[in-house]
Amino acid sequence: MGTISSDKVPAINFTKKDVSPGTSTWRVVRTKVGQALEKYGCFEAVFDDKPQLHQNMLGALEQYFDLPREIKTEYMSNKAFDGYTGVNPPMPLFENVIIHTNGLSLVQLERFTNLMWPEGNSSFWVLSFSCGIYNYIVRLNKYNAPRTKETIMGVVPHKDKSFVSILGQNDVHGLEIQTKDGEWITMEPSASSFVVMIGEVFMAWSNDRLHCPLHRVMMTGDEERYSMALFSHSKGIVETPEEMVDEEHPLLYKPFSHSAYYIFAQTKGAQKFESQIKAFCGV
Ligand SMILES: O=C(O)CCC(=O)C(=O)O
Ligand SMILES: [Fe+2]
Repeated sequence: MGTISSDKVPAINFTKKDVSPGTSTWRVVRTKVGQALEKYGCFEAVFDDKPQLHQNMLGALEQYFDLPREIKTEYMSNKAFDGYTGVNPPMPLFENVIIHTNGLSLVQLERFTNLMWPEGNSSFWVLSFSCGIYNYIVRLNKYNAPRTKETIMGVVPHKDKSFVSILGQNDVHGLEIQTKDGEWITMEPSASSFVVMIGEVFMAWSNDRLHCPLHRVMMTGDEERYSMALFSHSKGIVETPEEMVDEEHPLLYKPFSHSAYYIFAQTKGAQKFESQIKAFCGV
């Protein structure tokens, strides 16, 4: 299963009010973010002033997963990575729903909320708005407690197909990221933090200057884990800027469409490649 490292992913504080662009605090934070993304491909964004946001988010997650199965299955899809997936054999603890919001409308999210709660659910709706859902795919995850002494794989190792992923979770840890040396670091974010992680598309945009970490969820103990992921997806063509290319860093990726890559990555043929993004648009 790989060695566990005692290394820690940086925790960067965004609580200060003056993190607006151009200020000295912003420059310090920007440097820390850049270094963390180059080395680990992720960091813990600390917001000491956002406990209520977290509380609302977790409340909405629990409300959703507590719905009867027959209600949750109303939002199923025949496409991969879309809708409610129920529990599947390779990941017996894991249950999740994926909601795609397309471009300028919140129609899908509204459809989802109305289907799950025909009488309305303002806390779910407000939560989604406060996350700025416009160009995002939202995934709500529940991991049942293994209730055994062993550690059980909650989610298999994978790299996100997003530009950036933002993850919020309850206080049951389990997310692990792989370092460039192949060791696993357990993320232990505080109750009001979010984990910000690079997806393969941002890595390609940066000409591999930013690391895209392989990550997984490992579950132990008697408590359920809830998490919510917000994946940003670029609507247009992704093209590495000239500034990222020089003699030491020759161009690695051709311009590509993020949505076409997302579709490619779900095909059976794509699964056989070690790096799907390189197979899709590598130079
Ligand atoms: O539950 C987590 O923290 C990880 C979820 C995840 O990796 C994903 O939804 O892509
Ligand atoms: Fe992920």
